[in-house]
Amino acid sequence: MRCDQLYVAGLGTWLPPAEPVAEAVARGDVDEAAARRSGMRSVTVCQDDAPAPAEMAVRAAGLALRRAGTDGSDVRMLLHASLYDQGNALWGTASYVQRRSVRAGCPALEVRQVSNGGMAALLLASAVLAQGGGEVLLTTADRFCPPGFDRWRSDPGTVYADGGTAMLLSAGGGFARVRSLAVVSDPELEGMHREGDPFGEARTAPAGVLDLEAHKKRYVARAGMSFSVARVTAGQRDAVKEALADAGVEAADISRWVLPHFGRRRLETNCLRPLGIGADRTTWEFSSRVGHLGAGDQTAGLEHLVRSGALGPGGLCVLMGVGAGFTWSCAVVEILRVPGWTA
Ligand SMILES: CCC(=O)NCCNC(=O)CCNC(=O)[C@H](O)C(C)(C)COP(=O)(O)O
Repeated sequence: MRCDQLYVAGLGTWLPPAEPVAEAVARGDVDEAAARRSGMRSVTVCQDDAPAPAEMAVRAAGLALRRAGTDGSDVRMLLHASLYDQGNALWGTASYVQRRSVRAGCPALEVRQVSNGGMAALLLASAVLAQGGGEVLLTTADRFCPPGFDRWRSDPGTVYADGGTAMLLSAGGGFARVRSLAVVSDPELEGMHREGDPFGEARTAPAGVLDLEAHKKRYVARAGMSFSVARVTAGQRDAVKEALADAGVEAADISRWVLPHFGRRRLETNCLRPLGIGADRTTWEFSSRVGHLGAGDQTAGLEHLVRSGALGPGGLCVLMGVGAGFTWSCAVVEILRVPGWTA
């Protein structure tokens, strides 16, 4: 869909220290060959004294609000997206972020659409802002920690990173404008991240370490790899095609592509080759130093591009997301001015 009056007014991230991949290899977290295949140089990993995910979102939100020059009192809705444990159970995580970041009594909701959660929140925010202006604050946060998750082995091909992000959207103006947003889904693929792990009782403790590779293998053994690849390729292609058309631009007009923080092989097969672009046109140089921030790749990647000066006024970038299910999203964002907080 074409977006009118949808502006990015503030961006913020809170990332723990980036740990060099060599240290993960030395510790035995990943073998040398797999580390090399991933192309990753470092991964942001919470140390023992790190804040809980919800607190990481609070810190990212505070930065986004400060950069936007607001205390958040005009925020009409807060949307918090995550994938994994937020640090407590049966708890108003979004309300925690709201209490600790904005001074508004607005609805505070959680969004779960696996790794597309940040873009799903953008979709919801666009609908809210189209109905009456104001601001919507989007936050994401995750800490992919043991015992239930292995950041290197739970989903080989993607190295999971810890961190929080925040994006303040406004109907009144901002340094960038979202010109279009497309979200496409294909539920035929939902079994890919589930099969092999039957529905069970509510788990208080994780049933071993999550093994998405085993789930994927069982699904593909039944559905077929060519079927799976064809459907994954088609969904992403449709999202990109719709977003570019609704923005009235071509792929050649896009100066930077904010892609999901895959490892290098997945990035090549799922994004670079299908899109016909080189890694230099993407956020790979950044994402290879961070890792997959769950629902936050797109906000973190956009902040990186703006801070680094890679995008100037008039520059167009695309934010792409994909979530198990699958759901694919694509947004075309135009930089209107360089915000004062850039490097
Ligand atoms: C679970 C976190 C999440 O939502 N991730 C997004 C969905 N996963 C992906 O897009 C990763 C890439 N996977 C795929 O495209 C499909 O699984 C394929 C195409 C069947 C196999 O890809 P591969 O595992 O070989 O990289």
